[in-house]
Amino acid sequence: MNQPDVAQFPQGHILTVGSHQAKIARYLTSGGFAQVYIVEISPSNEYTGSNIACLKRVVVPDKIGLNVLRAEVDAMKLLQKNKHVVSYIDSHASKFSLEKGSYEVFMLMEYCEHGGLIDFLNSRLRNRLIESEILNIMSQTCQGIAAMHRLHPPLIHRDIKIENVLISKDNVFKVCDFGSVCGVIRPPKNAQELMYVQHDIMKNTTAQYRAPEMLDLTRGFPIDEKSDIWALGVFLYKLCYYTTPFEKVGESAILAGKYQYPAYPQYSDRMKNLIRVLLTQHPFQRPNICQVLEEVARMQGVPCPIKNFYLERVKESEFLSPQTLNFPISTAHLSPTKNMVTPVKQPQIISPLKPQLSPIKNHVIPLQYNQTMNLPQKTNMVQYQTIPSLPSPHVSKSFASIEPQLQIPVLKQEVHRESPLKSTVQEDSPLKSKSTIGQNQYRNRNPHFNNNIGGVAFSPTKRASEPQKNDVTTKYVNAETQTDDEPGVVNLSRTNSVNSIASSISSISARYSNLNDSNTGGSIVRKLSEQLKKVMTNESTNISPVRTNSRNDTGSSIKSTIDALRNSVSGISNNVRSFSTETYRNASSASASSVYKRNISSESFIEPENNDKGDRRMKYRSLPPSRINFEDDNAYLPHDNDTIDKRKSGKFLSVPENQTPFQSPSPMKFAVDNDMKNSIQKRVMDLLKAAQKSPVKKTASGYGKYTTHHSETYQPKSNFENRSSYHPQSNQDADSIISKSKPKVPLRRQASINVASRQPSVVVKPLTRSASQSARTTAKKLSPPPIPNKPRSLRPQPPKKSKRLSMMVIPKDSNDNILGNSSRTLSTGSTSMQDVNIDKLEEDFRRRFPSTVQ
Ligand SMILES: Nc1ncnc2c1ncn2[C@@H]1O[C@H](COP(=O)(O)OP(=O)(O)OP(=O)(O)O)[C@@H](O)[C@H]1O
Repeated sequence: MNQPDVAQFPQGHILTVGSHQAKIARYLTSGGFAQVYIVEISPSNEYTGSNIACLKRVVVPDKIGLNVLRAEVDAMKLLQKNKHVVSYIDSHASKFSLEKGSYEVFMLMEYCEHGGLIDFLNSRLRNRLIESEILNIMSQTCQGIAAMHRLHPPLIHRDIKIENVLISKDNVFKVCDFGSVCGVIRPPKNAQELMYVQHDIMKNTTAQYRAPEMLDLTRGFPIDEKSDIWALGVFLYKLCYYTTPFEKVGESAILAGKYQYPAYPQYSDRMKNLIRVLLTQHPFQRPNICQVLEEVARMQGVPCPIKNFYLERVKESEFLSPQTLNFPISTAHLSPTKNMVTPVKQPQIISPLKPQLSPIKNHVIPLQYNQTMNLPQKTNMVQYQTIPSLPSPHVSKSFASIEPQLQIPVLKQEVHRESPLKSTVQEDSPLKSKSTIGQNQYRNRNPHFNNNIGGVAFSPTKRASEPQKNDVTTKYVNAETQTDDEPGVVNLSRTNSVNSIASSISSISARYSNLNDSNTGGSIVRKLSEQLKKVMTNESTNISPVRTNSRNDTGSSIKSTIDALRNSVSGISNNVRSFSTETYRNASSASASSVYKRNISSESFIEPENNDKGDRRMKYRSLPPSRINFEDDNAYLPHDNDTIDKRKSGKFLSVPENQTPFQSPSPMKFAVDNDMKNSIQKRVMDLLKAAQKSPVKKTASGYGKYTTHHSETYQPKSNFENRSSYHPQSNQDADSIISKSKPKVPLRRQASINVASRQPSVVVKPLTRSASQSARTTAKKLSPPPIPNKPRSLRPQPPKKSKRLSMMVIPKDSNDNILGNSSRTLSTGSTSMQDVNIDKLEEDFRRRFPSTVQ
């Protein structure tokens, strides 16, 4: 045993484990960390009714180790009632008398009389499993995993392998060993997080079963349910071929998705295809556990043993909260089952605490935005929730008495590991017991959450030996229940981080505020999160690599927040990472619905059937945060019920006539409005406003004359009231002033005429080449007949070369006035509003309107 050398209990020894008396019947075996005994218990196991149980005895050197085991116990408790999980009976921990500072932990669980799956496989070396046997094992194992994934938040097993499935007396296959369980781990955001997560993965997972996103953390994918799905692919492969697909080449083969099917034994294409789909490189393209079970059931020709809980959640969410379904959706895969989310309640904003100063409670796992890691962003990013670390109300009763506070987990693997099963494997056996598979089992837990759902359906259309990299192009959708998830395209950038954090905080609280610890994974994950948070924030050494917002840090927080908002408004970003519509949408609302939207939409941005993901991402990446291309078919879906119905029926909806697709969040408006106060822009706007108040009578003769038509409707109470020098060219003057401030792309004439002619009001947005193009087109469509050019003498002077404010005016169908429209944003692609040469503009303005400028 990889522990302090502890003598075995003699037969007949009686001990108390929680509320049970356990009498040692016999010593069974030793795992990497535990002595395992068969015991008689009293009272009997309330689930199985049996008085025979398995006792696991582990000695841990310190409280850290104790906490690790506590998490394992808590995970087992949560899964206690599932038939395909080894059921937990009781536990107990006490100080270990033989070694100071160490603890002795006892775990009572259901005894699996028929031993391990690996033993079963080894008993069938010559007579390999047939397909129906494999499907049966696969189905039962998946049911055990489904019990974890269905928790809310889900638990990730992280160490699914042949060795961790046991067989009960009545031949039920059961998942065991919850020592590696964690919540969803979001992609690391800086080097320190990366190192930590990497280390944690090495400790808690088995090399041959590691998913690509575990090996290459810079891919930007979370470690979540889909990582378990990958492991199930390896598991299934091994059930078939008694070896793992990447056994020979190792990591590089995993990362390249390269493997082959042995010629013997022969399995159906459908079986191979199932393996192939599970081993899809892109985690979002992998099926979820419900889909795997559905496919296995179909292959077995039996009804699916579980309900598709992902699907149920979607239905529930749609029923409860149709208004929140404002998410982008791909036209190609419209189906009510497509995007699945967990229903959430209205979020409560959790105040993040400063790690060094605050005890660990009510705060989030570090979400660092001011210290961006220089990691290559190879893939699109998803926005992940951070981790709520709340006090756990469900500490194991026996454990609770010892040490309620979780600590940094100990690395159990520091000791050599010996497989008790090694001897059971025949020499020529291709099977290896756990110690020979290269696993690196430490004990640690990572608490992150995510709600990745959906996946793929199955079709034996592609040989699994083909490289898997392009699997994104082959996606199989089951008409009945298959979901079809896609990676989100939310990239976090520095400038967006404030919003991201806000929405993350909201999403955490939203997601977990309604959790009942007794029936969710919340308790265990919270504990795990505390551990991870402690490690990641380096609390023990008071060198926090992570900056979290804190009440104690309001000054700088507010400043940086405002800076970030400003930057967002102006489109400035030092970070090349993209910012998608989705992030923006979320950032704008910071509400439960935003969380909901994000959860759904993050699944729907990328179309699995085609390869244009990169292009689409690039498109989003090229957009500054304050401007989103709503012409994109997928970028907008209205809220109303009608919309939902249409979505269900497969129709894509464009932006409805009276709805602004998306507007800048109010904080941005606030920042801009403040900046605008007393600025020359404000005055220019006033000019325009006044001009607009004077309805222009457009006659055929009036067009293009720029002569006297304003005078007919001149309003003395306008800003121009006392202006003796006022003349009907005011609009032009205003144009010219504006155009001086945006010399590179002057305000489109058509647009300005629309303003003057009271076309539907407009919003002002930063202009880029493509945007200007589209604005031009739109303006052309909406504008009255073309206007002849102004006489040269009346045209504004060509602007001097300098980078100044550039604007475009696009029609907006609400009744907002261009001047009164509070949602208007003025920004540039390269500089903020403060950069406009106000003095120069003012001087120019004075020169033109001496009577109006004091
Ligand atoms: N409930 C059980 N019923 C029957 N046998 C069991 C049971 N639990 C464990 N065993 C046996 O004991 C062995 C070691 O158990 P387990 O894997 O839980 O210990 P461990 O030290 O945590 O191992 P690991 O190295 O996988 O972490 C298992 O491989 C299995 O053969």
